[in-house]
Amino acid sequence: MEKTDRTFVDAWIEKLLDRAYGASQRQKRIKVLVNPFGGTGTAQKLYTRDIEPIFAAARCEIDVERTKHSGHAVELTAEKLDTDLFDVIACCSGDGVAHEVFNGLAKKKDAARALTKIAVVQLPCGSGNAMSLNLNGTDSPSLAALAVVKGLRTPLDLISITQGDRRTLSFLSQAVGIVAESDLATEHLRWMGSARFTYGFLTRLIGKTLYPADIALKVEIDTKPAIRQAYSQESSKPPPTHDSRPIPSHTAGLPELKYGTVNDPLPESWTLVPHDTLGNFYAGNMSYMSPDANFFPASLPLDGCLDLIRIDGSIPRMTAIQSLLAIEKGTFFDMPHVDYTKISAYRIIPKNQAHGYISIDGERVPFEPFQAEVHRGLGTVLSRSGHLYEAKGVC
Ligand SMILES: Nc1ncnc2c1ncn2[C@@H]1O[C@H](COP(=O)(O)OP(=O)(O)OP(=O)(O)O)[C@@H](O)[C@H]1O
Repeated sequence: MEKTDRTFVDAWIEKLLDRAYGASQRQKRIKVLVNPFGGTGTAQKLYTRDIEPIFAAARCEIDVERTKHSGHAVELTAEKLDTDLFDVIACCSGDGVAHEVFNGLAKKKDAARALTKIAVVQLPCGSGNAMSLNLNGTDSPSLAALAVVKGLRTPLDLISITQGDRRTLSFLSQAVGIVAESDLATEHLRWMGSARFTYGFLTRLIGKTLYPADIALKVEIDTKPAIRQAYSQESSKPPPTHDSRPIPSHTAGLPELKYGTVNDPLPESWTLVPHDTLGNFYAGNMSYMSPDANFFPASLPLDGCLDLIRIDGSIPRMTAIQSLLAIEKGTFFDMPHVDYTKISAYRIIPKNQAHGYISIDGERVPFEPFQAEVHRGLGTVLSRSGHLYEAKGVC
């Protein structure tokens, strides 16, 4: 080939790649964690058949490891992972392994640096794939792989949860009451597939189950019109062209807790309010919790807030059932009995119940009081838009 032809071809290829990738990093270095027991146990097959060829075609550098037991992804990322060698950790799993990876990175001495440098992504191979639905816009493994190849670095708020003497990070949701119970107490009905959650939810709605608790909130936006406005403002911005956060130093660990832990006296400006007839307490950091459930349509990756839904458990059964249907129809946010606020911290103390269910990112934790505090942009993910979730918002 003549030199001038070569120059022409190179320029054409560069232009094509530029159009394909835009601001996204090319040839990402990806540590892949496969949970062979995620979902129906097909993660390895899905990875080999649907994901790996796409990474290979995009000339990504790939290093694959299987998780061997529960908690293994925490160990792998906390102890062994060199954060200078990778750009992305991709979890071929459900949301559980992603939760472990955030918590593994959080255990590192340079946690703040690790959580900023490394983008955590999900390749949907589990039974709960909310992270991929929100950031890749799909629960198809191959489409998610393509979204990761072309994904933009996106800062993500993470939440410290203190319970007992433990501090963990949550990236997705916290539920006390009906949502937690409908998911965690129906494990024996796994044969029903995704209908088990609906079944669990309906039986408790019909039984008018109550989950009394005392709750203190640090409210940031407390009316639906103001929440709608905040969402509109962010969604009308042009997508960011790059991640402008500085990389924290090698000595920067997790941020201090502004409001202390659940064992400290309640911050002075907070008030514990009894919720004696509470039906649902659900705090979300992403929009979709499952393919048909856009529970938190106003949530944003980087607003320093959790979206909190509270619903009184003593409302008429018909209204409660209508709210379940409204989630799918996208009319849930505007229902008058759905209390929707944006908060940056809270404490919840369940009461008058010997046993119960609390879910953090879909995993069961002890039925004890806990406190939560949002850290703005502490974590990093990849997304298609760079600043929004893939959900119909509340504009
Ligand atoms: N090799 C393994 N053996 C047993 N458990 C594992 C293994 N690897 C990972 N795990 C655990 O499996 C749990 C669930 O994983 P994941 O979220 O990937 O799948 P899932 O199918 O969506 O989950 P769930 O079973 O909660 O619905 C994680 O908490 C993780 O600790």
